[in-house]
Amino acid sequence: MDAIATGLPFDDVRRLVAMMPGADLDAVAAVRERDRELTKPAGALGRLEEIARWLAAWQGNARPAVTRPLVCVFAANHGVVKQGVSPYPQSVTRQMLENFAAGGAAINQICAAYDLGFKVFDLALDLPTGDISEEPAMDEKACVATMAFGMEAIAGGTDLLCLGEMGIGNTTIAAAIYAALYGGPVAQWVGRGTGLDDAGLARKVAVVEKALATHAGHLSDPLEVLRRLGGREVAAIAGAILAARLQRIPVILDGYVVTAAAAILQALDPTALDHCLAGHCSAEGAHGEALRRLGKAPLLDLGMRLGEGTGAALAAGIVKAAAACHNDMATFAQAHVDQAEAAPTTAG
Ligand SMILES: O=C(O)c1ccc[n+]([C@@H]2O[C@H](COP(=O)([O-])O)[C@@H](O)[C@H]2O)c1
Ligand SMILES: Cc1cc2nc[nH]c2cc1C
Repeated sequence: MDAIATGLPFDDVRRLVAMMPGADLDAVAAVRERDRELTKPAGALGRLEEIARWLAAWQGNARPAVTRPLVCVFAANHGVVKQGVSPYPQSVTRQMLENFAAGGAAINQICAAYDLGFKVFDLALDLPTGDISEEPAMDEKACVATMAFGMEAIAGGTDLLCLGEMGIGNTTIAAAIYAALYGGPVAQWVGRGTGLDDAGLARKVAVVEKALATHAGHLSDPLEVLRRLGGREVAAIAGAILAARLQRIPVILDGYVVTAAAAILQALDPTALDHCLAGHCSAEGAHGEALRRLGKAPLLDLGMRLGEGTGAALAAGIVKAAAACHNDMATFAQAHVDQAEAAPTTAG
C-alpha cells in the first residue's frame, strides 16, 4: 500500500485519517421517513431503529443491507509474555489458530449460528514483538506495514465488519495503551485477562508501570503509543477500522483488546469511530470505562471475556435483525393496518 512506500509512514496514516468521510445524512433522513411507515408504534423497535439509521449513515445507503457480514480475527504474539503476565503459554496463540481452522472455537459456532463470514489473519506469530516493558513493540515502518495489512480485511468485500483478535499476553498490551492514553493509576486499567491469580495480577500491574516508565516522554502521540506499547493485532485492527471508514463499511468492535486499537484512532481524531458500534462490554474490568471514554454504549453485556470477536459476532446477529426489520417489514398501507389517530410521539 502507498503508506509503506513513503519515507514518513505515520504522516501517511494521518493523511488517511484526514480523508475519512462523514455520515450520509440524506440516507439517515430516508430511514427515518420509512420507519414512520412500518407496522409498529413509533419508536417501538428502540435501539434497532437507531442501528438501522447507523447502517444507513455509514453505508451511505437509504436502504441499508447486511448481506455479507464478516468477522476478521487478527492474531499476534507479544514479547512481554516472558514477564509472566498470562497464565497461558505463548504456544496457545498458534494452537487456537489451528482450532479456528478446524472449526472448534467459540467464534466458529457463533459465525455458523448467525451466518457470518470468517477470516483469520496470522501476523508473524513466530516473531513476537519487542517486550514493551524494555523496548518498543515495533519500529514505525513495521507498525504502518501492519496497519496496511489490516486494511486487507475488507479486500474481499463486506457490508458489516466485525473485528476480533487472538494473542496470548495482549490484555497487558491493551492495559498499557489505555493507561498511556487516559492516565490514572495503572491498576485501574489492568485486569486478570485469561485468569491471573492475585500474584500474577500484581506482577502485570508492575510490568505495565515499567512499560510506561520505559517509554515516558514519547507517549503524547497516539501512533507512538501504538508502535511502542501495542502489538501487531492491535495495529492491524486500527488499520482495518480506518480502511472500513474510507470504504463506508460499518464496524462492530469486540472486547477489551479490540477497543484499545479503536482508542488509538479516536485519540487521533475524535470522530474516527463514528462508524463503529460497541458489540459488547467485556468482563475484563476496565472495558466498561474504556467504552465510556469512547462514548460508546455496548449492545450486549453477557459477562463474556473471550475475545476472538465473539462479542462483536453476537452483536452482528442483532444488527442483521435490525436491517431485516427496516427493509422487510410491511408498511401500514401494505398491510392495511390502521395508523394512530393522534400524531404519535417518536422517540429517537
Ligand atoms: O476481548 C476481551 O475482552 C478479552 C478479555 C480477556 C482475554 N481475552 C483474550 O485472551 C487472550 C489474552 O489474555 P492474556 O491473559 O493472555 O493477556 C487473547 O487471546 C484475548 O483474545 C480477551
Ligand atoms: C484457550 C484460549 C482461547 C482463547 N480465545 C481467545 N483467547 C484465548 C485464550 C485461551 C487461553
